[in-house]
Amino acid sequence: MDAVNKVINEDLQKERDKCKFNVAELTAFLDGGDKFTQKRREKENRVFSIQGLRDAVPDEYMSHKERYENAVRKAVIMHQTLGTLEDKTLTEYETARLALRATTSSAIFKENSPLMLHYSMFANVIEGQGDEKQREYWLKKINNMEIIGTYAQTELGHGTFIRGLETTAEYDPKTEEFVLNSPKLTAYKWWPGGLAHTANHCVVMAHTYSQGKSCGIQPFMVQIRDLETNMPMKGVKLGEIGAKLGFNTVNNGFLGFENHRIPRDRMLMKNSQILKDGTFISSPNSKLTYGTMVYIRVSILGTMANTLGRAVTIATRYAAVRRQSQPKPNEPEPQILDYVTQQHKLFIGIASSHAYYISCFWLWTLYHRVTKELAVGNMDNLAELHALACCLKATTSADAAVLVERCRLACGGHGYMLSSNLPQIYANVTAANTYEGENTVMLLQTARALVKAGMQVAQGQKVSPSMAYLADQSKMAKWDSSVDGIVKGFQKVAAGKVAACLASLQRHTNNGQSAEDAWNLTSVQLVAASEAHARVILLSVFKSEMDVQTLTLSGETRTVLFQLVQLYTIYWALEKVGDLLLPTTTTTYSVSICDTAMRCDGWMDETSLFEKSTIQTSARTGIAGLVLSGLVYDSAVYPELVHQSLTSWPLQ
Ligand SMILES: CCCCCCCCCC/C=C\CCCCCCCCCC(=O)SCCNC(=O)CCNC(=O)[C@H](O)C(C)(C)COP(=O)(O)OP(=O)(O)OC[C@H]1O[C@@H](n2cnc3c(N)ncnc32)[C@H](O)[C@@H]1OP(=O)(O)O
Ligand SMILES: Cc1cc2nc3c(=O)[nH]c(=O)nc-3n(C[C@H](O)[C@H](O)[C@H](O)COP(=O)(O)OP(=O)(O)OC[C@H]3O[C@@H](n4cnc5c(N)ncnc54)[C@H](O)[C@@H]3O)c2cc1C
Repeated sequence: MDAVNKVINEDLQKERDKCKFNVAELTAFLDGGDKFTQKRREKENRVFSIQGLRDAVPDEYMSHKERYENAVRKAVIMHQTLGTLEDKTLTEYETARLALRATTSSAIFKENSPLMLHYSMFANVIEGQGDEKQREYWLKKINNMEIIGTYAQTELGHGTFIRGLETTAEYDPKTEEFVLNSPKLTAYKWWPGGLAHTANHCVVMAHTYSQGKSCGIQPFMVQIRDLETNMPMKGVKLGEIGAKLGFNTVNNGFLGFENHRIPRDRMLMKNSQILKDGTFISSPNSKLTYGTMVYIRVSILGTMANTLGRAVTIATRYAAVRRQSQPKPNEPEPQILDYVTQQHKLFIGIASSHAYYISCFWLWTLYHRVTKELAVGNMDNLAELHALACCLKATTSADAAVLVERCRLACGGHGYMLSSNLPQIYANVTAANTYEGENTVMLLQTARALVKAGMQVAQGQKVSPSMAYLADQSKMAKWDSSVDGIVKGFQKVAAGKVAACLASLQRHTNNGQSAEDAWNLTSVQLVAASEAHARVILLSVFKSEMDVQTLTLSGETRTVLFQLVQLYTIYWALEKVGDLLLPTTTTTYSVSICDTAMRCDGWMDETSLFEKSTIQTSARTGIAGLVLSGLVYDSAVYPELVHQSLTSWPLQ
């Protein structure tokens, strides 16, 4: 095996030799500095050198039980190994960035670790929701693996709608205990990772009652299994939910309660409290209980960057070594990478992966700033953080799923083989469209904030920084094909869509619909407005962060990074060319398209992207469309990227 690994395919080597920039420099840039690349490699080398972490038989040939047991075995080794490599000198940001960039877990578990929820949500919910005493007590046990936990929120009856959760926690002041119950089957917790056989504790989100009154949804630390026998505790019912598209080693389970009693101090009391006598002290903001979800939504951007990066690395390498067809007689079959259609499939994956990393680091910084503000009672920026995390989680996970599937298809029949790992990677990314807030629902959350901002703008009020562009009433005199120009175009598109939503909501309420029905009738547009806003953020953050962060890099590395920015921007301009050209279409078009429910009234007159003269010209000649599609082919971005990108990926 080792001998085989040492022989590098000639075509692959040839591509690598053409690289025009310093791969180590780009790698360090993504890791956050040389020091961190070194630390990451140390971690990866250590883990990958452990024989016990290699599967003797490929996962797919094992039974469900064998797969799970194999995953538990590896999770234990991983924990022991990584524990010894922990660096206490790193800041929280550095530790998180290192955790994100290291590829160890994804390399060892094709379908993820049964401890995934322990490390992610369980630890974070104690950090974010526990009071000082609770954090001190539980975090030590969590970090030492004295207890293994998960996060139990979703129920069979309700996933999205948290306020609809049916698990109850009723406070009994006589014994100073909470009594947990699952009144019906739909109240059973359903999905938590590791719950089926692995976890012995979990944080349960339950509808809480004290003194006969509802105290809303609160988090509780609950021991669900005996630490010696691993059998369920009295009044606790547990099991596995069954086979899934992916995540089969995550051990997702169900959980029900029958008069299960826990001490009062098991309610996580950082934000809300129930005193001994049953007095309820409400959180300053009920949404603070949802903080862990915001944290994970931010992390998902980074997870998508990593996961898509792996898929596009596999597919680009394959495209370098695969030869197919004979366009020119008497010449060898070309590498499929030389087909422009193949480049079109793959390079946007490389650009997107970088865009997601950069956006994740940016959002992470905002998350930390807001967390610090919350700690001193300042809630001013919570709504903006939530709106950004929702639409960016949804848009990056949706795009990543499309792009990973494209990578799989780009490998022809071999991409259909499980040995390519592309089907498993797809199963992992598509899951992120659903977990941690189903994507449509997340986009509608951001739409709430956009509609509010749109109304504030109409009243001349100030809005949050990420939505400030909604207030810019200026028109673009002509199409500007620079990255900044395209970003501006996207801002106009998003502003137009928000304005159209407002007009539609208004029209429906004027017609006598309730606010809720007007919202539902407008929801297709609301989702589109929210996605457009996410595009504005992704495009503008990728560009502006690169402007600042690459200043110290060499010219060659900057060049290739800016080619990625350019490619990402142009790709999305072409994908959304209809939106960008919408104001250039004639009134007849708008009427025929819009006569059904809404779709763009208010948009043509109020938020035209171009000045009227430009609109007429382009509508008559279609020049705007041509200019847009010309960008890609004229810019020579593609040929440049072909060979450079092959060696740019730091995992090689
Ligand atoms: C340096 C970079 C480092 C990056 C980190 C690296 C770390 C690496 C480690 C890797 C770690 C993790 C990898 C990923 C692992 C993932 C594994 C996870 C597996 C999956 C787990 C789960 O799925 S758990 C269950 C998740 N469930 C959900 O998400 C449910 C979704 N539903 C909801 O959130 C809510 O029900 C709702 C938002 C949809 C609606 O809530 P509600 O009905 O109560 O609210 P309203 O609609 O009425 O709105 C009321 C107002 O509140 C606002 N709101 C809502 N939510 C929030 C929030 N979270 N924060 C702030 N504000 C919120 C809402 O907008 C309304 O506002 P107004 O309009 O102003 O009234
Ligand atoms: C792999 C995986 C791992 C998971 N791990 C965990 C875990 O560890 N812990 C945990 O607690 N949960 C976990 N979950 C559950 C996950 O969080 C939920 O599946 C998710 O929140 C969606 O809820 P749901 O399944 O009830 O879907 P639903 O909310 O029923 O969604 C179904 C459809 O209805 C639509 N819909 C729902 N509400 C609205 C609305 N208001 N407006 C418009 N459309 C709407 C959605 O867009 C979607 O198309 C996991 C899920 C998966 C897939």
